[in-house]
Amino acid sequence: MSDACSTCSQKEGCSGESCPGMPENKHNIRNVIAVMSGKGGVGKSSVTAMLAVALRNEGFKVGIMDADVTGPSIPRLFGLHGRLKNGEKGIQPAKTRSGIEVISLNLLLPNEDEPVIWRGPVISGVVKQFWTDVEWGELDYMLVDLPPGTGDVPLTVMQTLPLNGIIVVTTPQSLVTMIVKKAIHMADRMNIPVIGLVENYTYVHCPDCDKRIELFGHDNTEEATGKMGVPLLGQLPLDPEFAAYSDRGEIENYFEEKTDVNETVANVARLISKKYRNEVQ
Ligand SMILES: Nc1ncnc2c1ncn2[C@@H]1O[C@H](COP(=O)(O)OP(=O)(O)OP(=O)(O)O)[C@@H](O)[C@H]1O
Repeated sequence: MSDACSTCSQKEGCSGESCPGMPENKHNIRNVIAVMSGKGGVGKSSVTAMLAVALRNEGFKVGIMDADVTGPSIPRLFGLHGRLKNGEKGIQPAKTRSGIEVISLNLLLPNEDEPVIWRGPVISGVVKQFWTDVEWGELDYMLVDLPPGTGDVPLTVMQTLPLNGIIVVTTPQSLVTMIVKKAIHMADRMNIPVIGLVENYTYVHCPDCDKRIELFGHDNTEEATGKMGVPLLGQLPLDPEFAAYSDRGEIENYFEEKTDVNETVANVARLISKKYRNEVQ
């Protein structure tokens, strides 16, 4: 029995391969990838949303499950508002301008400014329902935006969703700390492959001389990721333009520009699609 089973209420009779605690995969979703971070504010939701746009731009059918239930920011990035409707088989996800399917608690609440003051088990129940009670369309990729850290919801997602892999988002100064290692160890313990690491806020371009300024000192990321045995998928600069587009809910339009951020994210998307190409139809 793996660590993934240790807190499962239905572990009796589990063969490890067909777990009775795992909701039935009634959806036609080929790859489920969770995006996690050791701590908050590193740009995890932004990376999730940008990866979704980049995969969509590659021609894939993409969905995002916003599992960051108490701090949902995915709808804001895409300018999505209003309440979701019920279809014949469940809740119908919202669709972004380019056709990315999105489910988020913010699209189910009567007032999106209302805080969600729920205990862990209730929140975990909501995340399970985001899988079981949503009428997801046929998807090549579902990206799951996890809340920061290694708490209840990441555990629920790792135990109940058929995850193919995990991407860890970090900043340079937190890379060498134990916080990132905790996230990677959690995925390992749950037997879920870590696809790689995306580093955010690695540098800024000086607007006057265009020099690359490393915000957090010398870049030793490659060395640190090498020691951890996790591939470094990409390093993103801090781009004030990105923040402006995302504040306006126009993250898809940001990809019409040519920037270091979106070119790096597009490259990460290509690495992912190459990794899973045998499973993509
Ligand atoms: N590379 C970047 N350049 C400029 N701004 C960025 C970049 N990445 C993220 N941001 C901005 O930083 C803020 C935090 O990003 P985001 O919400 O994605 O972080 P998070 O890790 O998901 O946070 P939380 O832990 O609260 O869920 C947002 O306002 C976002 O627009």
